[in-house]
Order: sequence, then structure tokens, then C-alpha cells
Amino acid sequence: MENQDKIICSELFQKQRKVEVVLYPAVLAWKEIEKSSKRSSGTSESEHVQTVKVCEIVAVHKTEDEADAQLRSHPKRINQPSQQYPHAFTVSYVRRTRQHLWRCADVTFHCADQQICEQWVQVINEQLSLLTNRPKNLLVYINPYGGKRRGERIYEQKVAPVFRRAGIFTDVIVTERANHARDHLKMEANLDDYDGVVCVGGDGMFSEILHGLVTRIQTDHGVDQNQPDAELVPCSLRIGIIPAGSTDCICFATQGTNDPVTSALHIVVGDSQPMDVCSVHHNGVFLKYSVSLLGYGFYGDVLTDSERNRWLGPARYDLSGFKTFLSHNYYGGTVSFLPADDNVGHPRDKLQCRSGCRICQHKHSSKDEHDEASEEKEKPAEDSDRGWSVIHGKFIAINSASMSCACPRSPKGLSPSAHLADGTTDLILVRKCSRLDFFRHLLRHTNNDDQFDHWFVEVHRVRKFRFQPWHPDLAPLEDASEHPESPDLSPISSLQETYDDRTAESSWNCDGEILHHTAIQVSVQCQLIRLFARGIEEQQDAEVAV
Ligand SMILES: CCCCCCCCCCCCC/C=C/[C@@H](O)[C@H](CO)NC(=O)CCCCCCCCCCCCCCC
Ligand SMILES: Nc1ncnc2c1ncn2[C@@H]1O[C@H](COP(=O)(O)OP(=O)(O)OP(=O)(O)O)[C@@H](O)[C@H]1O
Ligand SMILES: [Ca+2]
Repeated sequence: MENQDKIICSELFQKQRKVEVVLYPAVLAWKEIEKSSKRSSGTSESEHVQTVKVCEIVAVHKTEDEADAQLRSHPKRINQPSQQYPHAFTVSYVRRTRQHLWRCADVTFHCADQQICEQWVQVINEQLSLLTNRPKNLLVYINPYGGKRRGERIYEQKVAPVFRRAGIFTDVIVTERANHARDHLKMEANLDDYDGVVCVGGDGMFSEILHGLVTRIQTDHGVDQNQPDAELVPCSLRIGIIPAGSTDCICFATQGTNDPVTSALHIVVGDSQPMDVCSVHHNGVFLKYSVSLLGYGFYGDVLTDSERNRWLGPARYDLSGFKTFLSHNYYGGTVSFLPADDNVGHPRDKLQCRSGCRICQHKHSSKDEHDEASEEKEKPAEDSDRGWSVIHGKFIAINSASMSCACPRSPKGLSPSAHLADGTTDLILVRKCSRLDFFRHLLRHTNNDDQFDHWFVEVHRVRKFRFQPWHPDLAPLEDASEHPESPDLSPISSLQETYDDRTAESSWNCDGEILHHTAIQVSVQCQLIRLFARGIEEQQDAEVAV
């Protein structure tokens, strides 16, 4: 074994082939140097170098007694290379397969000398111990009733083995009721014992973890969540999501796939993805946090209806989506919003948020916002509305997407160019239109066409917004801002007969939960939390230059 300038190099055996294995400061590389007689092609060295970044090594361990075991089962194979090289170590590492899927792969190297074998294990472990962003202790919450009720099985069969291999200690809590995880985090859990919290479930379960953690941190720091302008304290613990729900849009939009093993590996390598959180208030009283969709009208009605059919599992959303589509309700109200600065782009600029996103890396200082907020308070009432835009109208849907909300139903999401951590949310207003038009709009969530390219849809990137449903007595008689040539091509007009658009109210779908108030104020808290994720990777970088 050579050890010059921290580069370690040995000739070892892998699958009966002689390989040169090199450990650079951040990369493990190996290449075949002599082909076995069966596969001889006349060359003495293969050019194919395999590489693994050290930060993507899950673990290394001595492969105990492998040679002894082989000897016992195949005594005649005594002359095979693995018998000549009886000591071995196995490196487990992240291998990218298709479509953002990660798998844990193993490579075993054999050698003649026990000391060399042990040295290899030691030096790789030394390099791994320098990776301080890796979690060692995790608190895991499993919702046994999320999605298709497979949470416990998914964790035991697919996730726990990866954590064990990486030497991560876990405390596992299988929830016994709704809000069990939230309340435990809020009041009981000793957060100092952990480097992160893992959520096994869907978006609703994630919402529990989010509320438990954020509320706990604010309480510990004496921050009053009821103050809409309070500067919230970011959470130092990262959250990992093992998808086991119905939509799992937070997992999909931050990893590009809903796969438990991929999630487990992002946790093991200690990824960190900051994320915006919207705080929702009603008349100065805190209601909820949201990280994905705040939807009034269509998505509020879909959720309300789907709650009655929970037993159907994930299919409940399709049934309720279909029913809500047929009802074709629209709702009057006033939306006011504070547009975002120009440096965060526009919802239609087609610049998608990807791993290492430049727009999200730009420091959107919460301090500036705070100072601005306190200045705002001192200004006269009419001045505090400066910069705000106001829109009155009848809407089929009002959606605020703080991230793309990509999910298997809509792989590009509700707002394909929304950013995970830019301090803004994309406010999508879908005005009253015909069923056929709304159908076209929905359909575009599933293909490459621009779902915002309709006369009845507008989209704004905003830092704050408010919604006020029309009070029956105060509702304007005509909606002046509506498109002048907007024929309602609705073929099912009888369904509308009992529907009074001047009194009707929908409800807000807040990350899959119903809000009990319709008049709300929403403010984006830039990068309030961090996930064990890295955003969607642009391309699969299988090979690393060394
Ligand atoms: C023609 C096909 C059009 C398909 C259009 C699909 C658009 C789907 C957009 C999905 C956006 C999900 C946003 C994520 C929200 C989560 O925080 C939340 C909690 O998990 N999930 C839902 O509220 C669950 C929301 C689930 C919504 C499902 C809506 C299904 C609509 C079906 C309309 C059928 C029309 C058929 C007409 C013949
Ligand atoms: N032990 C439990 N019993 C009943 N409900 C629970 C339990 N643990 C958690 N819950 C609640 O179950 C609800 C749904 O869970 P989850 O989000 O995991 O699945 P889902 O609704 O199928 O998926 P999605 O939110 O992705 O659509 C959550 O709101 C959560 O509060
Ligand atoms: Ca955002």
C-alpha cells in the first residue's frame, strides 16, 4: 500500500479481476489492471475507471470470513483468487439508476494481507468521519395509516437496513393517533438528542412534523407565532421524508422521485435543502404553516370531498377531483398581494429550481424583511399597503404554490418554475371560465403545454398575499375585471341552478388539510426549515473526473 500525499493505492482483487484501487482525498477509484485468462483480449490494462465520491459512500466494513465460508461450501476452489486473497472489505455506496432513483450498491475488494485490508477500512472510515453533515441520531415517526397503509413495512424492509449499514442510531415512534407526532415534537421530544427527524408518511404527516418542530423552536426562543410579522427562528434539525402517503408532493418536488431507498440515502449522506414555509394567519391569529399548496376553490373542494372517502386511499383524490370538476363551482373574493423583487424571476420564465439553484442561493435576508416589516408598522395605514396589488373576481381556483408541487399526478407540478427556497410563492388565479377551458387548463398539468397560457389564468410571484371572500351583502354586482368575451360553454348548466356565487364559500386546502377560516393573510418565511434532500439533480453524474 502506497500512502503519498494522502493518496492511497493498492493492487487488490474484485470479482476475480485484478484492480488498482486508489483513494484520493474525496474520491475512491478503481480500474482493472489485468484481465482474467477467460476474458483476455490482449491488453494488459482496461481504461474503464470506476469512481465513487467519498461523500456518497454509505459505509465500509471488513467482509468477515468470506473466504472460510467459500472454502467450506466449495473446497475444490482453493486455487481461486478469493482464496489466494482471503481478506476482504466491502464499500457500500450510492449508485444512481434511472430518473433520480438512488440505490445502495456494494463493491468488495479482496487482498492477501490482513493488515492492508484493515488499513483500507480505517482510512476510508477516517475520511467518512470528516463528513460532519451526516446524521448520527435520528428520531423517526411512522404513520401506519398513510397512503396504502404500508408505512411500517416500508420502513422496516427498505429504510432501516440502510440506516443500520450507515451506523445511524434511531428512535422509532409509530403514531397511535393523528397529531401524535406533532404533539410529541412540540412538548416532549428531547431535540438535543437528535441530528434530524424522519417522517414516514405523506404530505399530511410531514405537515405534523413541520408544525411540531417549528412551533417547538419558536416556543423555546420566546417567539409569538400569532404575530404575522414576527421573525421566526429557523430549525436547526433537518427533516427527512420517507414517502408513504397518497400524493407525497414534498418528497417528489425535492428529490424528483418518490422512493423510500432514495430518501434513506439522501438522509445518510447528510444532504441539506433549505425550504420556504408560508405562515397563514386569520385576523392576527396564527392558523397553519404550508410548504406546498394553499388552494382555495377547486383544490379546497377536492380535499373536503376526499376526506369522506379516506378508505379509498390515494384513489380518493381522483374520484373527488372528477366530482369537483363536474360541480364547476366558482367563488367571489378579493386577492391582494405584495409582488416579489425582480431578482427571483417569474413563474413563466421556465427556469426550474434544480439542485444548487442560483436563485435560491441568493441570500434573501430575513433581516431586511424584518426591518422593512417594522418600518411598515410605523407607517400610516394607507402607506402600509404600498406596493400591494388588489384583484377582485370570481375564481374557480386560487392556488399558492411555494414549490413546484410536482407529484406523480403532475410531474411538472402546479407551478413548474416555483423555487424551493427563494422566499416567494407563486399565486395562481384561475377565473371563472367554461368547463371545457378549465379542463384544458387541468390537462396542461400533465403535458408540456403552458398551463398559465389561458385568458382566464394569471400568475404572480409574491412574498405575501391576503384573501377576503366576498360578503354576500358587499359583493360587487358585476365582476368588472372578468374577461369580456368569456362565454360559459358549460354544458351541464342544471348543476348551477342552486348555486349562488354571491354567497358560496370554499375552503382552503393547506398542504392537504382543511383550514377553518377563509379570510387569510399569508407571508412567506424564507428558508425556515431544511430537509435531508438536495433538490432535483440536473443530470445523472455517474462518472467523476479524478
Ligand atoms: C384531465 C386530467 C387532469 C389531471 C390534473 C392533475 C393536476 C394535479 C395537480 C396536483 C397538485 C398537487 C398539489 C399537492 C397538494 C398536496 O399538498 C395535498 C396533500 O398531499 N394533496 C392534495 O390536496 C391532493 C390534490 C389532488 C388533486 C387531484 C385532482 C385531480 C383532478 C382530476 C380532474 C378530472 C377531470 C376529468 C374530466 C373528464
Ligand atoms: N396513527 C394515526 N392514526 C390516524 N391518523 C394518523 C395517524 N398518524 C398520523 N395520522 C394522520 O393521517 C393523516 C394522513 O397521513 P399522510 O399524510 O401520512 O397520508 P395521506 O393523507 O395518505 O397522504 P398525502 O398527505 O400525501 O396525500 C395526517 O393528517 C396525519 O395527521
Ligand atoms: Ca418558494
